[in-house]
Amino acid sequence: MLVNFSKMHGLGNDFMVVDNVTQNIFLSRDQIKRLADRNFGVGFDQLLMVEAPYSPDLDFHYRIFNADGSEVEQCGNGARCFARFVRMKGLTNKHKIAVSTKGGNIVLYIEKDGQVTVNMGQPMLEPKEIPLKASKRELTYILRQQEQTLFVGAASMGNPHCVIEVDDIDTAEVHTLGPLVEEHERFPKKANVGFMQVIDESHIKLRVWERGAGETLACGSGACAAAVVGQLQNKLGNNVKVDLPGGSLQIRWQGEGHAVKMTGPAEHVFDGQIAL
Ligand SMILES: N[C@H](CCC[C@H](N)C(=O)O)C(=O)O
Repeated sequence: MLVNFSKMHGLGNDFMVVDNVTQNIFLSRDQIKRLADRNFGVGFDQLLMVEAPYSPDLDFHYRIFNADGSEVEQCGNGARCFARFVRMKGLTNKHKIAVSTKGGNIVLYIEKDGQVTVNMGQPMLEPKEIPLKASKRELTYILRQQEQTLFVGAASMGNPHCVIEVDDIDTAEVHTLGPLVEEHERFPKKANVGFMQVIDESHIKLRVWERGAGETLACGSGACAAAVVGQLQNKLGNNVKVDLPGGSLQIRWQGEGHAVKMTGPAEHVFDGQIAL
């Protein structure tokens, strides 16, 4: 089976993007893991599959697979690359693109400057929606982690996020605490773990240990979740610059009942073909 793909990234969070509208590709979990391998495969954080829409009011369906082969509900950086990809490949000539994902519907806007704005939908904050084992919704949840007690925020952007505020992200325990919280029993579907340093009410620094991929250079849904948690905790306003190791995103949220908007770049690196 020959697979035509594009290699793309959003602030260094990198993707193999496959047009499954004009191709008919099925990849097993093991094949995805092998393709994700940076030595033996293409190498990526996530595989993005572009599919035909499930209903006439949508333009496409968008499937996301982590490097470990798990299929997930949402990918923010991937959504921006998705928009650039479908235009680049001539699958649409629209500038406003409606897309369904496993985690809900999103709308992609290609801006005049080439950046992409994504309406990520409303954050989900009830424990059962995240999902998070808790008796009721809290601004801060207490997680027992071996000998540590963690005070964390939690939200879903379709995919689950745990947000931990730190004084300095450069010294944050991303690679020790990240995998432990990712697998914490309070998160039945695991979690993406964001380490957030608040600079001021319109500026944070963020590192994310991603579910199924490890630390990435950027996490779009993680930036959205951090901005939401920080605003709910009265530490952030409704328009936040999020500095990630790979670059910056602008996140806007008018509060509960409103969708989260994310704006940032999407880059095409190369096209390829691989025989499986
Ligand atoms: N690791 C995430 C999926 C990719 C999210 C991230 N790359 C983004 O830009 O939102 C999860 O398991 O929910």
